[in-house]
Amino acid sequence: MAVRNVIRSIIVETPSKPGNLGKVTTAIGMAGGDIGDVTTIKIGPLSTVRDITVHCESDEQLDDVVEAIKKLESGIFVHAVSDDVLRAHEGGKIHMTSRMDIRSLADLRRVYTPGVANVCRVIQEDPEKARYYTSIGNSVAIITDGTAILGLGNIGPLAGMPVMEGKAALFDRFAGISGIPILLDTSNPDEVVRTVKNIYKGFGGILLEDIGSPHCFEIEERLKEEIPIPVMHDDQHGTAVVTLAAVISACRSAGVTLKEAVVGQIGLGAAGLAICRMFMAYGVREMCGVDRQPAALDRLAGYGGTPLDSLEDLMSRCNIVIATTGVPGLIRPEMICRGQVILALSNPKPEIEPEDALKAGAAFAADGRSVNNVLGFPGIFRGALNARASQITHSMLVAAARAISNCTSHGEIVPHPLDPKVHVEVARAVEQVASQENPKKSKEKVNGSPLK
Ligand SMILES: NC(=O)c1ccc[n+]([C@@H]2O[C@H](COP(=O)([O-])OP(=O)(O)OC[C@H]3O[C@@H](n4cnc5c(N)ncnc54)[C@H](O)[C@@H]3O)[C@@H](O)[C@H]2O)c1
Ligand SMILES: O=C(O)C[C@H](O)C(=O)O
Ligand SMILES: [Mg+2]
Repeated sequence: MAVRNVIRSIIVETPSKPGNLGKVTTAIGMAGGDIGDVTTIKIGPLSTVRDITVHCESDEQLDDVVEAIKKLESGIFVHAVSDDVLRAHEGGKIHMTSRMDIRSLADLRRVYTPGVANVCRVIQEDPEKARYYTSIGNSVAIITDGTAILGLGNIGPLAGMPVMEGKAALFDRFAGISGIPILLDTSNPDEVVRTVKNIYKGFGGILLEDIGSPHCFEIEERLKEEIPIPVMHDDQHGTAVVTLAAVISACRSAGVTLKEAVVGQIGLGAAGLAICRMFMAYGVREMCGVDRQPAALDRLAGYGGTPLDSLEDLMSRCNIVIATTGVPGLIRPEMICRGQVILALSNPKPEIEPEDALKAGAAFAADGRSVNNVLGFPGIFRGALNARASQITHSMLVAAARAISNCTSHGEIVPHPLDPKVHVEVARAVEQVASQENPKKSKEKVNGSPLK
């Protein structure tokens, strides 16, 4: 099915006579547009104004749709074409709210001073109590320097804010976690590490997001060593978890043994190198990779992978191909070998559209909208916070990948992200491994944590 990423609201005025809406919808359909919601804004004696949501494959197709409506004439006008997604972002996507009702003076004194002073003293005497008497244990900082926003590249932290707000919205929706975006105006590892070390006490965990490579590697490694709460760079490990889950499911359906397959990774940046490391740790014997940067190839070799000279070589040698380059259309259909598994994971546009890969002979194909780290990070942090883990370990990540794969229906490569079961199962699996790795903390939690 064609991808319809261009979604617009078209405000159309028609004469208030039967048959005019039909003319408009026919014109839209004939020009290739797909109609979503239709809302009547105004019905007058002479004319009616409607807001029609139209999904198109491209800006050119949208232009054709608008032209087709305009050409109808006889009292039919297009008043405006507006972008629903932009409109939905007006005022931002998140908002901090109070969990307490404040209606009386007694409420006020309980929520704030003087009542709150005693709570401060309790925490001063025993800092561990902050876990129970504040939101810290349920809050995760979402930190970016804006250097690798989706596949848009280094567009800066401010322009990356809609992605960070999106992650916060997903944390809330899928795991009941408060995600708090933090935009860093530096990419220098020393400064990033110092800044995060100075603010981590207000959070139960740190999610690093869309920080480019190679500086993301040093930042994450140092933070993991230097602060006592879970730190995870989602583009690395969240992506690796979901990719492993997708490949486990694809291999199960295709009757292929993953450990014996030859896996190729195109793009060895944050996501790509972590995927390679995850697959090699899982037992894949031959992990090949290409990147346009020699230093990235050296890093793969350093971890025991096989750098290759060309994309063509990789495409012809590998049973399973994963791409995270940020370059739309990099994989051409003629490069696909019959029976390959193709995961073209770049957002917002993949290296090859799944339907083109399937047409060219791939056995399974998916893009970064379905194989997306949204399936992993909410549950991974929920599980880690519940267990009061101080780190997110490799075993916790493998447990998350297995949980995602176990929630996948037959014939699918990953579960639907709106299936609440997947997030609950990931959290459960991660919490279980974390509790086994650190039983003392888990026991304390059972004795009184109010965390979800
Ligand atoms: N689906 C998901 O859940 C998911 C998660 C994370 C990242 N991604 C996507 O992966 C892409 C990369 O993200 P990242 O954080 O790893 O960025 P990054 O900048 O760290 O890595 C990109 C790598 O691709 C390499 N590259 C670029 N063009 C290439 C080409 N023509 N041939 C070979 N290598 C090339 C770069 O040298 C770099 O090493 C983005 O588009 C992002 O949206 C998807
Ligand atoms: O957030 C996403 O949709 C995926 C990923 O983190 C990305 O950078 O593309
Ligand atoms: Mg990202």
